[in-house]
Amino acid sequence: MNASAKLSVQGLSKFYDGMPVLERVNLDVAPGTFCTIVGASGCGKSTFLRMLLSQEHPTRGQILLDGKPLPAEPTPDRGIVFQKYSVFTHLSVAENLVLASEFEAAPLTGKLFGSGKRKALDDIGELLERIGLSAASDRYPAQLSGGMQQRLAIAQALVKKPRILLLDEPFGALDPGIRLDMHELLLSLWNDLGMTVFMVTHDIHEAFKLGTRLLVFDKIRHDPQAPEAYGATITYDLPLNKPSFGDRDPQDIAGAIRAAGTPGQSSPSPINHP
Ligand SMILES: Nc1ncnc2c1ncn2[C@@H]1O[C@H](COP(=O)(O)OP(=O)(O)OP(=O)(O)O)[C@@H](O)[C@H]1O
Repeated sequence: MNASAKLSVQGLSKFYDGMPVLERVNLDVAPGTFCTIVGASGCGKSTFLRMLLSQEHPTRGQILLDGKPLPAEPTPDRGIVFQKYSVFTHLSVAENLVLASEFEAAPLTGKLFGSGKRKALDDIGELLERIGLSAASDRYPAQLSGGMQQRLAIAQALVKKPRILLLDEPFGALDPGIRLDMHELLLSLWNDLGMTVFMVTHDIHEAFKLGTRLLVFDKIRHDPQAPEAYGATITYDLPLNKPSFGDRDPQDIAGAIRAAGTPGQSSPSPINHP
């Protein structure tokens, strides 16, 4: 099992062109937590994930990984999966998965040969088996179904055994039946590998089903005359494995979140803001 990571977000704000997208985000996440993230379109959920990956950087505040500032660049201990299949179309399934090892071993050419290549292919055998793509290892992405392509994308994110897995609406483009299979796969990978997961979704049922902690992003302050004046923050932070939530219908809780309008006024337990 990988050692998963403790993450601490402190006073984080992100501005684009002087306009706030996220404001004063504070969060402590214990190792191995599965955080699901929901919120209105455009409220900064993907931006938040990109900052956890170090693809973007906070305008203010900081992110600590195991007590140390997050590295300034993406590192192999953080893997990401996007909604659109982010696999290389000119490479086979197996080649997509050995690519990371190739660039690590041969940064200039990105190619391994002979015994080095054979070892890299051996190394990905178990992962291919795990995601159910062993029989398709020589196929190219265009020859795979959408679900298979997304399984490949997940495997690609896992190949370097990350301690943090970032998922940006990973199942948004898949049919409902395929989504259920993907839920099972993701939960079993999370159980086995013990990663800390952050997953953005627009599907509240998915958020409740998969997460051990639900984070709702929204704006606390609204100015109808200047809708861009304020950024979003975490307005609800719900533990999902508490018995008090376990017997409640996700739809009820989702309704309560929507009905709250101004977060902090009604159940379920809003977080306290300074
Ligand atoms: N690189 C960028 N430059 C300027 N503005 C950006 C950039 N990236 C994102 N934004 C803006 O930041 C805001 C938040 O975008 P983001 O994609 O994080 O939202 P989101 O909550 O993930 O949205 P959705 O649910 O629709 O995917 C949007 O207004 C977007 O236009």
